[in-house]
Amino acid sequence: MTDPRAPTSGAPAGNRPAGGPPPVPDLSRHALFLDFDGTLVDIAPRPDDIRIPEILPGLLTALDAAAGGAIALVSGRRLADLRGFLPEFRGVIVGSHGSETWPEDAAPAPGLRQPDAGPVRAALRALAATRAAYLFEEKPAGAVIHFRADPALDAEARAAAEAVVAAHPGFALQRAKMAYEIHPAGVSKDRAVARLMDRAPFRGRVPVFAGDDTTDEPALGWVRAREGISVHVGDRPDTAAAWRLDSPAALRDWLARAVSVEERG
Ligand SMILES: O=P(O)(O)OC[C@H]1O[C@H](O[C@H]2O[C@H](CO)[C@@H](O)[C@H](O)[C@H]2O)[C@H](O)[C@@H](O)[C@@H]1O
Repeated sequence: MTDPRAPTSGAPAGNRPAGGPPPVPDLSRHALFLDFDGTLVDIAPRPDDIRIPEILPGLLTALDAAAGGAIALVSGRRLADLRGFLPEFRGVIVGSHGSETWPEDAAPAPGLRQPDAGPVRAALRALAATRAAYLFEEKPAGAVIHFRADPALDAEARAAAEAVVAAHPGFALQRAKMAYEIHPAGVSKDRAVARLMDRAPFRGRVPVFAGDDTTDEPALGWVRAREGISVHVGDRPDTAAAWRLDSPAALRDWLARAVSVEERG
């Protein structure tokens, strides 16, 4: 029988995800970095509409225990929201694409500037007020304009967000699923993962990153370059990930297999 924890160095060549499932992580030697929306939970019409699958809190707790705490949620969401969705989770949480971390000292980013986001928020809030289909989301260090209710607003939202960033040095534009987000320049998930990998309990482990969105691509590329397990959740053809799973449900099943392999020893 094939070892379900096959070595990760056999990542498929090229820049396309493989058709097959990724190797199951060995929780005694891998470190897990997991995106949230579209990866652990299904995408919903609005940010507040998501549903936490019943299995998820217990699964994350089991992964945390088996991986010796080497597990982090790495999300664009506000830290406070993530803690509210998953109050039992005891691993590290990176929120707002790396602007916020819990515990606070888990991945310090010395020198990272967080300029006053007030004017940026005001500009995106004003844009949101122009159409009922827009949804404004405030972040501690920035803001998001959502247009999922009317995808035809993509070009308009993008042009407006680009103009806001051009007028406010120190900020960067991030495309997300049916949304544009403005956050401090220098913030990204790959940097957050790299900082965590320098510290216990992550240091010395092989990184695993799973994500679905453009915001996850730099971290997927970072992990792939280090011969970790990089998993795209969904059907993007242009991902940097080496492996692919179809859906958050498939990702949760894959993670559950890692726990059961660990339990069987
Ligand atoms: O990094 P993630 O955990 O994937 O978070 C990315 C953004 O997720 C949220 O927006 C996305 O999910 C919503 C709920 O499914 C959906 O309605 C929206 O269209 C998506 O863009 C969240 O609201 C953002 O703040 C996150 O940055």
